[in-house]
Amino acid sequence: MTIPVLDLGPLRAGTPGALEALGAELRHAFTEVGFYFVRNHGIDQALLDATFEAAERFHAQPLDAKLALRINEHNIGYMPLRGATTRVNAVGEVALPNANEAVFFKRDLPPDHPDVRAGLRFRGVNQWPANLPGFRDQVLAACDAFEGLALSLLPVYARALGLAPGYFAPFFTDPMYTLRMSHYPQQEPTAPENEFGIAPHLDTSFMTILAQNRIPGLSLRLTTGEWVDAPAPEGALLINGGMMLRRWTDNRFLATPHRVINRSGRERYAIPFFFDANYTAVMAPITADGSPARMPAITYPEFMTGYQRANFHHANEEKVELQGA
Ligand SMILES: O=C(O)CCC(=O)C(=O)O
Ligand SMILES: [Fe+2]
Repeated sequence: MTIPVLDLGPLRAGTPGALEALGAELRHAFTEVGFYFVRNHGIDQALLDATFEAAERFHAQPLDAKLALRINEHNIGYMPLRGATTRVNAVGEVALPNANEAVFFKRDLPPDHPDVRAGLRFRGVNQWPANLPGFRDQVLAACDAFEGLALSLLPVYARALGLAPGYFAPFFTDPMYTLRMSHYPQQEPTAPENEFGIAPHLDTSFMTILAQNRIPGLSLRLTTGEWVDAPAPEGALLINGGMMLRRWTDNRFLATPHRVINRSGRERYAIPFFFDANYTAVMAPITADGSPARMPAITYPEFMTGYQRANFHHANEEKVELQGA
């Protein structure tokens, strides 16, 4: 198995035919693998390096400073090491609490934003560390860069589904996103088999863009059931789709289970960016032939709050933890 590599250079240069070619490649990626790399994506390596450095600085703080930012109902803030268990994970095994700590940021809304004032869930203000100069600016710069890349890919997603290039644009005028900075300490060689850096799961997102550092550990489960390690090629970003993409495409595009095990003997950091449509966007599954969908239309907050309940109650549904949000 090779994870497809999409070269965005021609698209960015406006080369005729580039969008069509990439659309076909993306369609293949999402019907066969569920993950793809992008290269020539336009995000500066220096910006990624500085963002990793910021993630290391964040996690190097004393625990008290991090716990002051404890994750809240908006899924913003700090989640301690082993603070989340994937109760019943995507492959039906019961795992130990995840061996990572993470901090989550969303679009940096001002306190007087109408959605913040209205107390809308997932529309809270960010929780920033008090004593890390430059940290906030670095996170905001990374969010802007990832958001720009994600938006630039929407026409490719549309063409991959046989839709007009501008199809998705109205759904993404003020998109939801979450930047996660994860720290995976070394797992002991003696740690039990069912301890993971992050247990097998599906992302909830429409699109996840993953900047990895050079420490391996991520693997994905192919449709054959086989787990394969994801390489971390220099300069490439890894992109996958989550449950929102799968649902919106009427199950035509894959949401592929993945997991992290860090037995590298080194500290591992990862910075996934979870990207979704506008808070109010109504996403009706897009069927192949335009026929009515089997699943109802849904919004981001309905999906994020509803599926956990559904998973809790219905034993036969796919069970996954809230990831990234
Ligand atoms: O650390 C990684 O490489 C992937 C992390 C991940 O799958 C997630 O945070 O959802
Ligand atoms: Fe994930």
